Amino acid sequence: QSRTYPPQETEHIPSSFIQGANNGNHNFQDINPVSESSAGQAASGADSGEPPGNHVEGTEQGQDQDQQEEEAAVVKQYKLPEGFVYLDEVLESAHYDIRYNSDYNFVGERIDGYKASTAIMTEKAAEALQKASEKLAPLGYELNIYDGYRPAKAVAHFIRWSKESGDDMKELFYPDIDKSRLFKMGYLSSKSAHSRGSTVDLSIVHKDTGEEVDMGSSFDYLGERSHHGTTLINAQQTANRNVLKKAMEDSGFRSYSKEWWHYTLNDEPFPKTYFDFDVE
Ligand SMILES: C[C@@H](N)C(=O)N[C@H](C)C(=O)O
Ligand SMILES: [Zn+2]
Repeated sequence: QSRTYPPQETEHIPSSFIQGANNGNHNFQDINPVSESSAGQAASGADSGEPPGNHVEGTEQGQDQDQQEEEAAVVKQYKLPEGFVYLDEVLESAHYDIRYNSDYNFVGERIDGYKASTAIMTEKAAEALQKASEKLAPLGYELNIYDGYRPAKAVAHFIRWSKESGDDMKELFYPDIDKSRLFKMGYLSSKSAHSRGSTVDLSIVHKDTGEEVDMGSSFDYLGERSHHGTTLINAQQTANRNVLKKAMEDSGFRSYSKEWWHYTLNDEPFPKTYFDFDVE
């Protein structure tokens, strides 16, 4: 829990939240106490019966993840940097499948900096997501959030992993690409927009059943099938991606050509700041 970071890139952000600060250790809880009542409220909100993940139903990995998520109820006791919120405090109705807080992701282990299955974003991005959600509801869809704010230390974990040997998750997540090339090819970013707090990885699920909408490739499938405009998927799958894309673009986000699930708020509040506080 100690935070050792960084140079002040913006005036009003406590340096302990930003990547690379060197002005001493801080205990997050000590410097940012939250009243017991708000912590309690947040905790009950987080534990409000979201399905424990609809990704790989019926598979061993899916069951393991579901189990982990059930065991780790989110207790939101940390005060976030100004301008950040827990997404479920703004986004009224959504599903959460926070893969980087589990071992069901392309690395195959929990990612550094993730300590809870919750999503944090800037308030501005969260409000824009709520707008997207309102556009999708009448069409029968709800948002499914895979990742929001991503600490810089998580990105460092991805970088480390890409240089190591071992390919446990290759078949599922990057079957056609050597992992050492994922950064060069644009599937991973060494300075990720996610660390600025206004980028989200998400999909949509059918509101009535909670089932995932078929997007033609799964979240974090790193390859051509996940590109917008690919001819490797069928017309229905393209149409499904476009439902999400239109709702997101109409709500102020821009898409990313290589990953159908990745959206960044156009008018982001911290366009040059890469944060490094934990997701907890
Ligand atoms: C890894 C994937 N979920 C992602 O977010 N990729 C972009 C390019 C990033 O690393 O920022
Ligand atoms: Zn992303």
